[in-house]
Amino acid sequence: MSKPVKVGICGLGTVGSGTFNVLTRNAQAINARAQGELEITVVGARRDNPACDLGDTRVTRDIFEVARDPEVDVLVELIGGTTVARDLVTEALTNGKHVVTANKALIAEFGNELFALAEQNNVVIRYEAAVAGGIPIIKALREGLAGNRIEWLAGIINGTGNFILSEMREKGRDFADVLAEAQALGYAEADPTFDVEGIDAAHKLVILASLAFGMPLQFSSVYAEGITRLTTQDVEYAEELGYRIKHLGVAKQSDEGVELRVHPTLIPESRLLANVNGVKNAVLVEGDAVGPTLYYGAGAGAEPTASAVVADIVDLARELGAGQQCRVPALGFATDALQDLPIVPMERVSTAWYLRMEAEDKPGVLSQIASIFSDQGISIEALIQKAPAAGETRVPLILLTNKAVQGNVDRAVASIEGLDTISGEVTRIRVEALDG
Ligand SMILES: NC(=O)c1ccc[n+]([C@@H]2O[C@H](COP(=O)([O-])OP(=O)(O)OC[C@H]3O[C@@H](n4cnc5c(N)ncnc54)[C@H](O)[C@@H]3O)[C@@H](O)[C@H]2O)c1
Ligand SMILES: N[C@@H](CCO)C(=O)O
Ligand code: NA
Repeated sequence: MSKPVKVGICGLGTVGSGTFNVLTRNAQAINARAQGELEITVVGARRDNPACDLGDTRVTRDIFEVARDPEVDVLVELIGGTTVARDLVTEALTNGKHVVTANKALIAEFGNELFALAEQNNVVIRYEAAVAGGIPIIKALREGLAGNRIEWLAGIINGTGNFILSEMREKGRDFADVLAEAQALGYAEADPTFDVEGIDAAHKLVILASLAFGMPLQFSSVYAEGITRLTTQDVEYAEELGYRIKHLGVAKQSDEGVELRVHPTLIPESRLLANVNGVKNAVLVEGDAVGPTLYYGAGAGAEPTASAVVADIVDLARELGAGQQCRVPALGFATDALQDLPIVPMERVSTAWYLRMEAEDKPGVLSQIASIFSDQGISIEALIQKAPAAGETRVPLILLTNKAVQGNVDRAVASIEGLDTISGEVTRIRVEALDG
């Protein structure tokens, strides 16, 4: 038996306590898989957490002590954020410790520098829990799909947002009320605007794109739109047209470059992704050799996330036990093979569109709108015109377009909003068929 691999856990919140509990409860199977003993040598926490019983585990209130502890082989960063966490991880790497983290903000924004620092110090950073919680999507992209050119991927990668959308659709619940429940369940980020404004999904998408296409992390290039402006009305109209609205992250590679975008999306209701509900996440990956593959599971929560954290620790323990390190590069591609691929500007991105507007209920309006679309080369796929409410002269008009580049849709919408027969702004949501 090799000597125990010594683990220091920093942060004892939702994921920290979940990780402690899973490592302790499943120690026997975990050690058998790791081919050696995993020992929790120290826990760095501001305070105890009633969700876990630390027993006689050593505890320090200063997490930097863990990064300096000569006993510790692997530092597990579960405090979150990009300030103290960045300093902590930097210190751990500099001191020759491997790092496991669930922190997507840290990886998306500072991964390039941290991976380089890890390489210089001959240690590794593992971050499976950072994307789609317990789903082993990073391992799938980095290892299982290594034979493919990845064409595109699309995923529901924020559990809180999907939980909110599902509860609103299925139970007609109020947005703020469901968000509060997601926070109580430990799904949400410390700042929940990260969840509902698409920032958390953007952090995850940029990580997935780098793994898929072999490029350095480019967080500032992601287009991110959240779910806060979605209305139950749009959810219902989408259903009438045979679609569900999901918050998707999409990364696509074409001759023009890479599309990186996070936004609410209409998906045909027959697609598997349209039926992923609650805190579940799912990522659809299209490889040129394998075709489509789909990964599904819990995207947030204490133990689902801990499942991924522990898998990374086991992976590291196996490598340490075998006397090797850095078996798999941080982004799956050799560092010197990473390429700065161009990002396709949003006005060049082509999708189909759902558009809703309030129109005067009088002859000629539809033909005005049709001619604006035709001027921009956009064809209309479906149209619903609702009856006016009692005493109303305006009617909701809902259109589905065929695929069109966003620049043309922007121009068409601006012209439509300029018509005196249309009141207010046109609501616009992208549509993805997800069929290749
Ligand atoms: N909650 C989830 O479902 C989930 C899923 C995947 C990834 N993550 C990520 O995991 C990380 C942790 O998330 P969480 O939900 O467990 O958050 P949390 O707020 O429940 O836990 C963070 C803990 O770190 C502690 N902490 C913060 N700064 C500290 C410091 N300087 N010294 C000591 N302790 C400190 C806090 O007191 C808290 O107990 C984040 O990066 C988050 O994005 C969370
Ligand atoms: N807040 C995140 C946690 C998992 O990364 C979510 O809801 O998906
Ligand atoms: Na994961």
